[in-house]
Amino acid sequence: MDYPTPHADATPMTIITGFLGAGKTTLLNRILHGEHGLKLAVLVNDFGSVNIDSQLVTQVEAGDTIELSNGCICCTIRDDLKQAVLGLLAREDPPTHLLVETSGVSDPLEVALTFKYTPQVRIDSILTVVDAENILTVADDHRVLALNQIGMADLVIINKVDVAEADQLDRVHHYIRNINKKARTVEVVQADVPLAVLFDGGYDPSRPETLQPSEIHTHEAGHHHHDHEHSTHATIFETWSWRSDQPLSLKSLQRAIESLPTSIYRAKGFVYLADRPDERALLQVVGQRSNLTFTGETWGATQPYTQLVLIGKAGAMDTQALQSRFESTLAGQSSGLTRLAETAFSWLRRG
Ligand SMILES: Nc1nc2c(ncn2[C@@H]2O[C@H](COP(=O)(O)OP(=O)(O)OP(=O)(O)O)[C@@H](O)[C@H]2O)c(=O)[nH]1
Repeated sequence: MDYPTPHADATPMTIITGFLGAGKTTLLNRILHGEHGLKLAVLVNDFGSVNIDSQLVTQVEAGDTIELSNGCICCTIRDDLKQAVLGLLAREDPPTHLLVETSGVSDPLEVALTFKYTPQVRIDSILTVVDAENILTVADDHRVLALNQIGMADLVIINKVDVAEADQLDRVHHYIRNINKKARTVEVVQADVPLAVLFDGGYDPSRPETLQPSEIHTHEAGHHHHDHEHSTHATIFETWSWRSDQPLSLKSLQRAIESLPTSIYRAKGFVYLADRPDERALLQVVGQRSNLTFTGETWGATQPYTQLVLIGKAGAMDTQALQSRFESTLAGQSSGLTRLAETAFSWLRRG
């Protein structure tokens, strides 16, 4: 099939992909802080109804970060992505480079193919962030997704090498090589990749023709959207979110997170803690690791709140049990808590 050739002045797009919690937002923020000399616009997709990632992305300029929520840009809200990009390019002062952070369950091939008939856009490269500590488990559980994310990469960023043993790293390299022999690889901590390595293109527009589209379903717990285009699916994810305006107790929250079932792959969000009520805390749960950090940001005029998003295996999310679990973390009236001195807490899940 013939496709329109991108215009000579087509705007380059970098697609950042990788499984849940691999370090995509960390990479995005690194790029945004770097000396890139580009007028960037950023499109951030979280497939739950609450977009935590877009709140964690450093604003480039007001209006230059667009959130795409409540679906996955590789399937259910594919058209939203295209419309958002066309809207950005139609601006009087359009961006010179587009950065797309896909959700952790997206298939990057589908995202790239969305722009096949959009000659104003040229895919510059697909960057796949791999969590060196967890990728082999992900690959066992979500084989097709891992294959598609790594198989489409121009550059595989092997992140979190600080928490991976040397033999684990060898196995990760071997795994990646078996899927994608052409991609460059780089080992990093905190997604610290030199910008020159990130922005030198590499995407081969004819490559998608040789690959099979993935068959991935995603849906929000309670709203089963089975409207994916290619429906012999391999993997199903669900999301669930919880919000409260009441302060939580750190100890109870820690207990609730430590014992989360292993079918919950990812949790993240903002936390209002009774132990330090004036500052916003950020909770990140990836694999077995959980971190809660105070970034020094006060609530200001905002009514403090906790907003958590969980992503897990479809059908294995007992939303009522989760609701009770998180309600049990509310600090209550007479918790007698003292103000915390530390600003960062880490713990391991037991599952
Ligand atoms: N130990 C360690 N942790 C890291 C590294 N890079 C990122 N993290 C942590 O991993 C967690 C997830 O990072 P994110 O950048 O939010 O990952 P993501 O891929 O955007 O996550 P999703 O959008 O949910 O798919 C955060 O707690 C990060 O601080 C690293 O190199 N080493």
